[in-house]
Amino acid sequence: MLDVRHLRKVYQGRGRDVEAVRDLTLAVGAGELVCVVGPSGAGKTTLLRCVAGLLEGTSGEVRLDGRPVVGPPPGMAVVFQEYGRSLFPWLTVRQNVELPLKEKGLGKEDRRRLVDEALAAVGLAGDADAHPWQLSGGMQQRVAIARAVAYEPSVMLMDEPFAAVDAQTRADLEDLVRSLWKRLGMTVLFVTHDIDESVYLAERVIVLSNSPTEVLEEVAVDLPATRDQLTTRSLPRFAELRAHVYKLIQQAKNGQRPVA
Ligand SMILES: Nc1ncnc2c1ncn2[C@@H]1O[C@H](COP(=O)(O)OP(=O)(O)OP(=O)(O)O)[C@@H](O)[C@H]1O
Repeated sequence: MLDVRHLRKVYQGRGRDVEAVRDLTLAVGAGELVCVVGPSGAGKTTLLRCVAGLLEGTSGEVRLDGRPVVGPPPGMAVVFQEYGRSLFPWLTVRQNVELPLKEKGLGKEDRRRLVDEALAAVGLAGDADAHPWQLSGGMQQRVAIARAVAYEPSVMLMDEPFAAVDAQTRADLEDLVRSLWKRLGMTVLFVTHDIDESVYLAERVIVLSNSPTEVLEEVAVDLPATRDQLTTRSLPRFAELRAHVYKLIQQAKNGQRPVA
């Protein structure tokens, strides 16, 4: 579904070039939920922006469904951390969620149905007529997720989407993402700096080296498909996987590179 091959990204600044991503190759299968973790500044956001077609790689390629990504591809939705800035304050919740559907050219009936379904799925059915600034941070982030889901994307990219919400809301939103992923069969690429979150959410965790970035290791998460915050996080296997990813991140921070 999603293929990143030998992606390299060098930011060119005045008198200073930053090689953010050196040689990144990874693949995400259709309907897979994959988390990307790595040390701060490892190039996670850069990777996601290249995949989203918002940033051009210096070399290498990104393919979606076999086609090179050269701009924001149709069928892809992105949820960023800065939800406050991604919602239009002068539009209601319903209008915010509906906007991409209008751009998609959907008729009024379909738009209403999709918006209602998405808002119900994120538990905001009663808040359709509120404005984003009347909602809490966690609720605003759910609006951003509803907007992405209503679009019925085949691929959803999420860049540290829960970094700014409290722990309880974060747990609820993690469960929401897994249930929507299962129900809609989307392919999800989820960037996080939270090791526990990556193990709890993913079927596979991709650990990046520090910058200039390469894939340090891919960890298969062999936890039961049905997960819940209490049971799953208390499993001995969860603790093992968490410890393993933690160790990898420590190695990455210490400059360890993948074995050639
Ligand atoms: N527009 C830019 N111009 C120059 N350098 C940049 C730019 N954006 C990012 N970088 C550099 O590229 C590297 C990777 O940044 P990026 O934001 O992709 O990392 P990240 O893994 O998402 O970081 P974090 O976990 O802290 O959010 C960093 O060294 C950063 O300073």
